[in-house]
Parts: sequence; structure tokens; C-alpha cells
Amino acid sequence: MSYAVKEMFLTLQGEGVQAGRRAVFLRFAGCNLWSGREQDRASAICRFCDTDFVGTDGLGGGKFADADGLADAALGFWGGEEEGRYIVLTGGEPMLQIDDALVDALHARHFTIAIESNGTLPVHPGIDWVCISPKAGSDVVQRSGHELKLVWPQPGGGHSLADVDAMSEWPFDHHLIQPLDDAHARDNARAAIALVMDRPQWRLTVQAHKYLGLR
Ligand SMILES: C[S@@+](CC[C@H](N)C(=O)[O-])C[C@H]1O[C@@H](n2cnc3c(N)ncnc32)[C@H](O)[C@@H]1O
Ligand SMILES: Nc1nc2[nH]cc(C(=O)O)c2c(=O)[nH]1
Ligand code: SF4
Ligand SMILES: [Mg+2]
Repeated sequence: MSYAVKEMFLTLQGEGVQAGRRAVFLRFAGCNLWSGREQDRASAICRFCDTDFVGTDGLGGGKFADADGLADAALGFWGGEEEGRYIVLTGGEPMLQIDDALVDALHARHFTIAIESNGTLPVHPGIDWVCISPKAGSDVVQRSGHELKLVWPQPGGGHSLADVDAMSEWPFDHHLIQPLDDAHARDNARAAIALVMDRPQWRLTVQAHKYLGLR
């Protein structure tokens, strides 16, 4: 199978329990919850996306004909360092494209593989670190993993506090609240903090890369 990649880059994981970790980010093109076009945002299932995942024109992006070529390119971004190879598969929705061949090719190059997924498709069982970020109005089938990362607050029609309490029962190792980044970021952070103060089983995570000037 071939792969459509928006961009690839070396940075630090900015979010979640693995924040601060050196990581290659592989951002796949395309998502099943939004076309990525601004004119479709208001009618999309997921309306608050902070990411351009349309096309294959980003730095390090392109169409890759096979898994070995894509995994070699990822290793090129990691560089010569042998220790701690870590790759985050994101998008867009990465589970639209991840297959056995890619998981095997990355493992063959000694990468630990993480995923950022909306959970509407079952995550590939070979992935080593599973982060799921549910979106209201979508059918979340992947209800277990390492971290559940819920964006909060959820603008009009989003998840309710009852939904949050239901999700706290889903078997994840970590239940995380991530403040919504939009024009009201300060108010959103306050709301996210208030939620965690009321519900200590949830922890706050912030998008550290946005404060640090990282990609
Ligand atoms: C761009 S998404 C790509 C992966 C996958 N489609 C998903 O939604 O999990 C990566 C992460 O960014 C989060 N995210 C997207 N837009 C955001 C925003 N405006 N504020 C905070 N987090 C956001 C998502 O919820 C997800 O956890
Ligand atoms: N540094 C950095 N950390 C991230 N964690 C999740 C991201 C994503 O867009 O999936 C992301 C991202 O875009 N950059
Ligand atoms: S599901 Fe993820 S990639 Fe798709 S629109 Fe929502 S945040 Fe963006
Ligand atoms: Mg991002």
C-alpha cells in the first residue's frame, strides 16, 4: 500500500504523559471527521481542529510508495542517535492508513511507535503507545489504551460532564484533559483546570510545544 503524508519532522512530544520526549512526528494526510477545508468546518463532526492535514505538500511530506521507503525517511529525521527511537503517528487520522507493513517496517528500525487517534477505528495492535482523543458525535470504538486525552471545554454540542464521567470508566492508564486552543484559550484553560479540580481522576495536559516555539 502507498501512504499520503502531509509532513514529517523531529521535535519533542508536546502533549500527554510522554511530553518532553524526542520524537519524529509523521502526520498523515486526511481525516474521517473533517475534510480539512475551512468552508466545511462548521458542518464537520470535529470542528476545533488546530492542524492542516490536507495534501502532501508539507516539509518532509509526500506520497510514499511502500512501508520501507516511509520508515527509512522517518529514520532519516531521527538521525544517527541509536537510543530511544520514538515516532508519533498522527494526522489527520492515522488509522486510515496504518497497516501491518508500516508497523513492521518501523519496528524493524527499532522505533517505539505511538499514535494520536480519534478512536473511530480500531488501533493497530502492534502500536506501543495509544493515545485516543474522542470527538462528540463520532462513534468511538477504541475505548482502551494508554492515555485518553479529552479536549475541554467542548464548544456547542460537544461532550457533557456526564460524558466525561462515563469516559473516566474506560480502561486507560491515564485520563487527561487538554484545554481547547482557540480564540478563548485563557477561559478554556480555566474551565479545564476547574474540571480537574472537581474530578481528581483526570489530569491536566497542556500543548507544551505551542508555548516553547516547537512544531
Ligand atoms: C490534530 S489531532 C490528530 C490525531 C487524531 N485525528 C485525533 O484527533 O486524535 C492531534 C491531537 O490534537 C488535539 N487537538 C486538535 N485540535 C485541538 C485544539 N484546537 N485544541 C486542543 N487540542 C486539539 C486532538 O484532540 C488530538 O488529541
Ligand atoms: N510537538 C508536538 N506535539 C504534538 N503532540 C501531538 C501533536 C499532534 O498534532 O498530533 C503534536 C504536534 O503537532 N507537535
Ligand atoms: S479528528 Fe483529529 S485530525 Fe481530524 S479534524 Fe479532529 S482533531 Fe483534526
Ligand atoms: Mg498538533
